[in-house]
Amino acid sequence: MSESLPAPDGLLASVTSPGDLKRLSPEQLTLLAAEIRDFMVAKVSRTGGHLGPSLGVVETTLALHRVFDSPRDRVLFDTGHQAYVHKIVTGRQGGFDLLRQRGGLSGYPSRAESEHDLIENSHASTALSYADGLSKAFALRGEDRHVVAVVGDGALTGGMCWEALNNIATAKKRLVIVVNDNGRSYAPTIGGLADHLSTLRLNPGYERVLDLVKDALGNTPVVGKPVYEVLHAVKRGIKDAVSPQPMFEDLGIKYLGPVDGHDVQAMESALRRAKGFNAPVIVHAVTRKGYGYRPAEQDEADCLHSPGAFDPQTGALTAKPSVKWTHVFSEELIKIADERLDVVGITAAMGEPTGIAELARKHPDRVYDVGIAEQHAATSAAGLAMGGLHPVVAVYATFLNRAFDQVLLDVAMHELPVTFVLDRAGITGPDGPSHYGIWDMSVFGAVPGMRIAAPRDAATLREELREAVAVDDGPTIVRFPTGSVPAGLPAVRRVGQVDVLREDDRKDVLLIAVGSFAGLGLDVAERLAEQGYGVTVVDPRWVRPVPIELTGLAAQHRRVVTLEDGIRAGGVGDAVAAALRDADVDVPLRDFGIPSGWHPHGTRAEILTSLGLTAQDIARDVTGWVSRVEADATAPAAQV
Ligand SMILES: Cc1ncc(C[n+]2csc(CCOP(=O)(O)OP(=O)(O)O)c2C)c(N)n1
Ligand SMILES: CC(=O)[C@@H](O)[C@H](O)COP(=O)(O)O
Ligand SMILES: [Mg+2]
Repeated sequence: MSESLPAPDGLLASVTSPGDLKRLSPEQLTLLAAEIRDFMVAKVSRTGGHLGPSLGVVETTLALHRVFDSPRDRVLFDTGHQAYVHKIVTGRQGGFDLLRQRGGLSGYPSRAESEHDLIENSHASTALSYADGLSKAFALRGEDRHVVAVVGDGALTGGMCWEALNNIATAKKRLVIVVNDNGRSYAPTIGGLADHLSTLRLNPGYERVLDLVKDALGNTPVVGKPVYEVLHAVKRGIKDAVSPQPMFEDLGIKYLGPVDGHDVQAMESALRRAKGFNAPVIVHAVTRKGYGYRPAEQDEADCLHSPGAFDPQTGALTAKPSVKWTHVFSEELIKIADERLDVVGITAAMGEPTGIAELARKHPDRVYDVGIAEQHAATSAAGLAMGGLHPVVAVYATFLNRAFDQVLLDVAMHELPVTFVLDRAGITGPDGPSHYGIWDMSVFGAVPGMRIAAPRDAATLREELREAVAVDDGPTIVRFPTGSVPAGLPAVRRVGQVDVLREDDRKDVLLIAVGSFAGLGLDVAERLAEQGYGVTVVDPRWVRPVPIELTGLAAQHRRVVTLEDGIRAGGVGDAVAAALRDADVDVPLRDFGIPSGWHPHGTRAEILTSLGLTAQDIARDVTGWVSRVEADATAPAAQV
């Protein structure tokens, strides 16, 4: 980190658009890079965010915006978590005080924020597919525009990237792919591709050697064909001699590199050459995650990939430690694995954030990191189950969306015992709409044979995780939200598998509170009780299939209310309503949940409040609903 924060009138203040970069000298660019790093450390230390990834692409991003003309040329960022520098040089420095906060700057590219932004999806491995399509569109429309896609080595472990590369090679459209190779996802990137990249990384760029030879031969009088053939033979020989054949070239995609991704001039030179190719070309940028800020460089876990607020001097997190849902899961999984040798763990490049890394430390031969490859994770888990094991696949809820077909057909249709543990289920907050884990109970609730558990506290998480890995004839899901686990919510009794958390003999309302919304349900019940309603609150624990006991309990009450931290469409509320219809239980039902939609970033509490999912709002809506239902019940039948 440079000695001091940039002077208010430093270079950084003078950069309000990419055009401002083009007039800077190499010395000024070096100073600007340092100012950008100081700026990001200062801002992100207060807001939290993707510091490590963005520190690693400062020079690369500066070079990109000096060589290409955004937004005429389109610069795409895979995952988008490394786009802070892009935002800083495209006029958004002022927004960083509210980074990832409600009403403030998104942590990812945002079309609403800037004409320079395009991909808003924070899911990895999509940029090359976008780029394939965009480059074809520009070509077909005859538009003289470049497409540049920045993709990390981690994202390259995602299958979509290889589907895209396969097409890009065939399409042969003008397209520059910058592989931002820092050797890491969170942890060091796994797999054969990572090994290939490190082989390339560790060898002198044959391009550089080739240039030397060309220079040496350069003064040879041009005598046409013979010189060409000599040069071509030399080039082939150099490729074979000084560096392994980049597999990309075998695919038909030109490869330039490795290039020092922290050398603006070197990156510019490579990008200008790449820009001149009228065909797909990969620029292999070798970078360091967290570069230029020692606490990030030295953070062995994940190079300050996505820290909360921290002390800028030391990098130490400032949040008070608390027991997270993830910790409870991780501890219980290790206990289970100690008892059950058939239990194995799978992570999609997120061992630490999902807690699977703890299991790996204790049982390294029973944990598989498959890279950012959730589809493969699901079907590989099916294979593990076919082989007599019980895999536990731990992913963030939002990321399992892309593996729906694999869960449906490769796992469930084969009735295989695979447990998917979905962390960050429900509204998460700072990462915004593409990270909200709100789809799983609806989408995977439709999977035949799928059983879904939604624990309400640590005790039920432990219990339901054990129940899930005890299932041997089909898939299970255990889903829980981000953040700290709440205080225990004991049941007063259990009806079948349904926990009764509160009951009232008047039986005015049966309130079915799903998982992390159990506490909210109890608060709503208290508010309704103050208005004279007798409310029973139950936690179904297993929400799909709908527990049969719920229909019996509903039949004993005048009304039913459901609360869930997931979308209403096809959610638990809909499923309970269908179960009541099937059981001929004619009781009015009102379901509360997340409306389908793209809800903005903010804190989890802010987003839930904005959706009316507070005890006060729900109680008010329930009383209004009850009045309407009763009025309808006494009104004469409408004349049709
Ligand atoms: C489909 C999907 N799975 C998991 C993640 C979580 N995630 C965010 S960034 C990241 C690592 C990305 O590594 P890389 O592409 O190398 O970028 P770097 O952070 O190194 O710049 C992961 C796994 C995600 N965003 N998308
Ligand atoms: C970009 C990405 O997908 C992850 O880095 C994610 O932002 C992490 O989320 P948590 O901070 O909830 O672990
Ligand atoms: Mg990486």
